[in-house]
Amino acid sequence: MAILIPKLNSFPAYVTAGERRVARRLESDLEEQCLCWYDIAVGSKRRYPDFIVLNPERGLLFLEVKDWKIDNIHALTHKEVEYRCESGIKTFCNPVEQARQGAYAALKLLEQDAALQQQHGAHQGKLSFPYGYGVILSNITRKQLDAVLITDEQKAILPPELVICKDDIKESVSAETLQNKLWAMLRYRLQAPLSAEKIDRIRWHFYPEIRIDSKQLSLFPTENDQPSPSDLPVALPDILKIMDPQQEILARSLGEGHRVIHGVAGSGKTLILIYRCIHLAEVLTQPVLVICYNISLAAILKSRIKQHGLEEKVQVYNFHSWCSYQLRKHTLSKLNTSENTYDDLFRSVEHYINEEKIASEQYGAVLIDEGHDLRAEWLNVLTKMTNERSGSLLFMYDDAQSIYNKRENLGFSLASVGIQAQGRTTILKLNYRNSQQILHFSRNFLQRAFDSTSQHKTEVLQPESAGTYGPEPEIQRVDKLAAEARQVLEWLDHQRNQGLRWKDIAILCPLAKTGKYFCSVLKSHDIPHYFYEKPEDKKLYDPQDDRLPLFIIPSSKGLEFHSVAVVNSSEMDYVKSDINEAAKKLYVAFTRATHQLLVTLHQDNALADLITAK
Ligand SMILES: Nc1ncnc2c1ncn2[C@@H]1O[C@H](COP(=O)(O)OP(=O)(O)OP(=O)(O)O)[C@@H](O)[C@H]1O
Repeated sequence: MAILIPKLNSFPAYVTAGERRVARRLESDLEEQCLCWYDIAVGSKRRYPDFIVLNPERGLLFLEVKDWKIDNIHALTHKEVEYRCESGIKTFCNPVEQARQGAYAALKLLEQDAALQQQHGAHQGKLSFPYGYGVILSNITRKQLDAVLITDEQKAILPPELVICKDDIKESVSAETLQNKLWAMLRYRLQAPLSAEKIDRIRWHFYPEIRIDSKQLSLFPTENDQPSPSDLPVALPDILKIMDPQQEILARSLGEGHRVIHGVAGSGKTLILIYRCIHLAEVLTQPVLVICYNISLAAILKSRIKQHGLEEKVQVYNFHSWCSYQLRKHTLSKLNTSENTYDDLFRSVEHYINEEKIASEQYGAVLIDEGHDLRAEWLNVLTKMTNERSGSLLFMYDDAQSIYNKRENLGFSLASVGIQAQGRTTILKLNYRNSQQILHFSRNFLQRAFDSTSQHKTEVLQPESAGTYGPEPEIQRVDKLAAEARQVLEWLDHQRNQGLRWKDIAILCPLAKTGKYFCSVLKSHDIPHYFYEKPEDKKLYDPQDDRLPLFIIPSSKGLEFHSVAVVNSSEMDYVKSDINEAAKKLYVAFTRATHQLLVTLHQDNALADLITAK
């Protein structure tokens, strides 16, 4: 079975019956490793071949599908087809010519990449794999076609070797026969299968929107992320980062209605969310709401949305700022319903929605990042905010990172908060953010903590590593906080000697008082830094600000840095001695580091033993 992108059940309504039939056959009858894209724009010129099939064993095939009936073909030439439609006779491009032009435009993108060229021989500099193009006439039999294309000259208008007819895609035709017909359209036989790197390069060239670290999508852009005048930057890097096929299928197949993504830390949930925003902003007339709990994550998402020029159509808020915005927008005052001002805010919004003073269905789509941080009653309000008939809702979560709410897993059913998730949940298990060593350490630590508390047999989704190799996390158990600070200063020195900028490093601490202590240490060593302690500060967090950032652990959710020091990590005060809760917070902190992790601790307790256990 081939991988069809997007999934058949999310094909738009306008797709013809013939195209659907072809899609079903390609999906079920092509070899397992084949990737098969339907109607997706290629390159910046945005041409839309009906199907592009990439078979690593064979090569690249471009297909046009026509649902035409033989009796309606009025005239046929090498260039054009005159076809009788309901509105009269219309002129179309000859589909073989259309397929040829689509193929060559796409291949031009690939031909400029040295890594996809033949390195020696008579065809040096040409593409190193075969390609071809063809047409599927899903409503015309071979016999019908032969009856109108009689002479050799006529046959050359729709060459039989480039045309597959209705009878070739009948259910009774075997998969092997269909495959043979398709692969015969390729120019020659591939000697060795295409490598995974080459496949990724082809995808990277064709579909700029699924690139990572490119202007289009990178969550955390690098300095090299400058806009490129064409699809092809001047010098291509050796390793091109791109969504994996599962992420791509998911991103392209989300469609309308409610969707849920249950993904481990670093599995690309936020990446998919941004992709989705770009698409929704293009197609929706109502605004899109992106919401999360964490203020600093909201600040980053906001700046990414701005980079894509979508701020007019996409609103980004942390939950309580959104509540304030709703009161402001509807010129309503906060009700004094409790002691807690944050709770007041929510209760007020909830009250006014029930009173219909705040409108529901304000958004064409609501996208919830880090959904595990939101309470059921908040979600109940958010699900009412999307257009009930045509609106879409995307809920992303990872139960292992649920740290604001004392609960195992989500603690409520999605249906109970109005999210229709049945049959619409996708699981992402591959972690891309962390080195294998950091992920292994973090995952084992969390599991040890869960195993140590007999009443909590928490089952969480276990991440698998797609990350690179890196150094083992460094654990420093010392006798006092001042000794931790010395370790951190030494480690910072080492990071800087590797050429890292301050903004690539972060210090994460359990409590504000630890953060303040580290600020004084950094100050006395003239290290530029900023402690994102208060909500106003977090709202202003800018990953491009080249000062060493300090965060209290929960505020670091959704962020990532090359190197992270988690300090005073066995501090138990802030978790009221609940090992499970402490472990989840530390898991979030550890998984913020992409390459290097330092963990320091001085307090002796059960948590310290769990951190240092082998
Ligand atoms: N297919 C991929 N190839 C390479 N890098 C990837 C891929 N998918 C995601 N990444 C990178 O992994 C990192 C984590 O992605 P992202 O922040 O979207 O994950 P997440 O699921 O939202 O994580 P968390 O829940 O921990 O915040 C980012 O740097 C992203 O660019």
